[in-house]
Amino acid sequence: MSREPLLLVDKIVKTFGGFKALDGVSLQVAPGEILGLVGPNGSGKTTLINVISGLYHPDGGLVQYQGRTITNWPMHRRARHGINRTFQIPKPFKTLTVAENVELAHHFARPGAMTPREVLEFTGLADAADRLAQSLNSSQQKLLDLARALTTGPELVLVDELAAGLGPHELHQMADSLRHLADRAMALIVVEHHLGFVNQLTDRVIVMNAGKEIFEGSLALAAQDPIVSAVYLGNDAVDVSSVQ
Ligand SMILES: Nc1ncnc2c1ncn2[C@@H]1O[C@H](COP(=O)(O)OP(=O)(O)OP(=O)(O)O)[C@@H](O)[C@H]1O
Repeated sequence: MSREPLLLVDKIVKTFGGFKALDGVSLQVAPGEILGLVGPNGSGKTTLINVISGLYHPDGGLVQYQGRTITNWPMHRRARHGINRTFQIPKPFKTLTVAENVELAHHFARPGAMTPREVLEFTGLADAADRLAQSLNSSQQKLLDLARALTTGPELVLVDELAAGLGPHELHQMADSLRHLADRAMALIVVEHHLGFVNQLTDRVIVMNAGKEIFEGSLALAAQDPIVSAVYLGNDAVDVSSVQ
């Protein structure tokens, strides 16, 4: 990587009891770069996001951000320094409106952050601003989660499975929007099962399996890789040629 990394993850190990969910994972992300993190169920993608965001502390390895070691920093300190995330299962304040949820998150905004109004427009939730969060469907709740993350003004956003439930047109729009964020120097790590969506976003993916990185490169090359194919055997998810 020619650019100075924004994030460096080195040989991360995370165990639950005797089980190694992450077994020596390393990666780097540059400012404004989109990295796709893919792999079968249980391969460790969300656990890695949890380690990078500070929800989990690893049992081994190092996390560096902007050149500083943050391995054991709590989540809120990372957020103050520009790392934010979405969750696979969002937990908005259900009895507040969409706008109120975003405004609350905006209290923690860094200088230059997008305003609540801007992120609501950006995520397509402006028309739902006055609805209670509990009335949103699951993909709208994911968009609200993204809006809340974006309004804090992050430099690195960890996006955990945003595509589920979005239609083809919405997916296309979302991919466009996320690429715009990257154009504005925001880096993204996108955990995703929807490989067509990943393919629209970036040509750099890491494929994980059983807590390890098994491939790094483009999805097109991943689809030709015998180890990746074996992992996805019987699953047409690696057929990126058919996705738009
Ligand atoms: N808090 C936890 N306690 C015990 N085991 C856990 C915990 N979190 C994750 N694991 C286990 O670690 C492994 C990796 O899980 P993880 O959720 O990171 O996988 P994933 O690749 O994100 O899967 P998916 O695509 O299904 O979300 C799984 O076997 C999971 O059961």
